[in-house]
Amino acid sequence: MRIDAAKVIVTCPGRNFVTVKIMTDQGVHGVGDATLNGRELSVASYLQDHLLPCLIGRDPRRIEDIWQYFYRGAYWRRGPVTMSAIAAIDMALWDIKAKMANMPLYDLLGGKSREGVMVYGHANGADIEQTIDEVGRYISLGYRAIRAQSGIPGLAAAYGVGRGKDYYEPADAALPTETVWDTAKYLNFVPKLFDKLRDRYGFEHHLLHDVHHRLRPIEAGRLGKMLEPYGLFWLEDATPAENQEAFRLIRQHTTIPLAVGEVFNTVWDCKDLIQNQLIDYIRTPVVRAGGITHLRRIADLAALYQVQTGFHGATDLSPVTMGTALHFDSWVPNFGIQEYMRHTPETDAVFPHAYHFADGYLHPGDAIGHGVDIDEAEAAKYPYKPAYLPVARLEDGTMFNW
Ligand SMILES: O=C(O)C(=O)C[C@H](O)[C@H](O)CO
Ligand SMILES: [Mg+2]
Repeated sequence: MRIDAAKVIVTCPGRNFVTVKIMTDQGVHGVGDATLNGRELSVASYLQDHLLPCLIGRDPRRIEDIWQYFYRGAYWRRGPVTMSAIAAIDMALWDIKAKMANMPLYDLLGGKSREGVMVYGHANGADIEQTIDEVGRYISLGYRAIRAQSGIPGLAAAYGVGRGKDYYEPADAALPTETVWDTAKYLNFVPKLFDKLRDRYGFEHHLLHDVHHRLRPIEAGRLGKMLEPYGLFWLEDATPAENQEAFRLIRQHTTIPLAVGEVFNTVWDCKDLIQNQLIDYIRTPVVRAGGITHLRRIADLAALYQVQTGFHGATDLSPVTMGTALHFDSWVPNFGIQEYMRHTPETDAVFPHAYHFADGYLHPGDAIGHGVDIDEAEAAKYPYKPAYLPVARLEDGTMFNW
């Protein structure tokens, strides 16, 4: 069996997606996601110019060898561009292998460990009242877990608060939008939000919150302590994680569960966090961490330390990543939760998929492979459009973390 063609498809049905399609001499094809929000064309080029020419003629069944060939063979290791590109090829190869085995991917991975994948949705509003209403709307839609983000008094824009209700998309401008951040305003405000949410809805539903890398470790410790009475499922990206030791300081001050890792690329980014039990959930998604082949290693390491998975699933993770993640989530023993932001109908039409939402859970469906394809004619209707994530500055103009 050999790979006889492979291509990169860039499409923008409302937002940009980079997809790899690998064709084999047996007529079976596989699809992988390589989208890196705001830096899409760099991964498209890495694939098109450097990886795909080396892929043609190889045996698609040798997934491990192909992974090692691209990881070790580049000499230059890790990083979001490299690992997203490798991930796309890896996802497509697992898709092919599962199709050849005539199995849904979860069966090939070891079979289902659960009946459904609990997901959390995003409720957000311009102020506390709107956010409370939105959480209520998600509850009425059947969600068991909801992330709550709100506009902050005194700040013009806050992370996680979009314009539309269902399709939040931060990469919204051809050049980065500038936003302003103030930590004191945020810290004074967030506990009030969760106090009111618990007051209104009680403790039956899981509530989550994303700090989006905005606090220093001691500030994160303080926020965690202030939020403890509200029993959050997790506090996400409480501080930037380049220095894994930073989480030790947070842990010393609070028992709030900590989630991190949506920007990680390999097991090396979370090795110390996991081995020192400084986190509770690892969020690195299949597209960032070199595909299933490498994500399995991260999940297995995490399992040894009772760290659970909670993969990133914002709209910049394409339906191909979502479908693949759901098969992984269905199998992985140390599953925690899966983030789920719905894609637009245009995106769903470009990526026909077998997964569906019911009663607070996503289900991968029983299609063979990972169950997601790309409709190339639909994709061709939507050419690439430059779009960047915003940047953040402090009130005095200093560059900060968005
Ligand atoms: O979904 C989340 O938790 C995010 O933090 C979303 C990110 O801002 C987004 O995916 C960046 O592209
Ligand atoms: Mg996040």
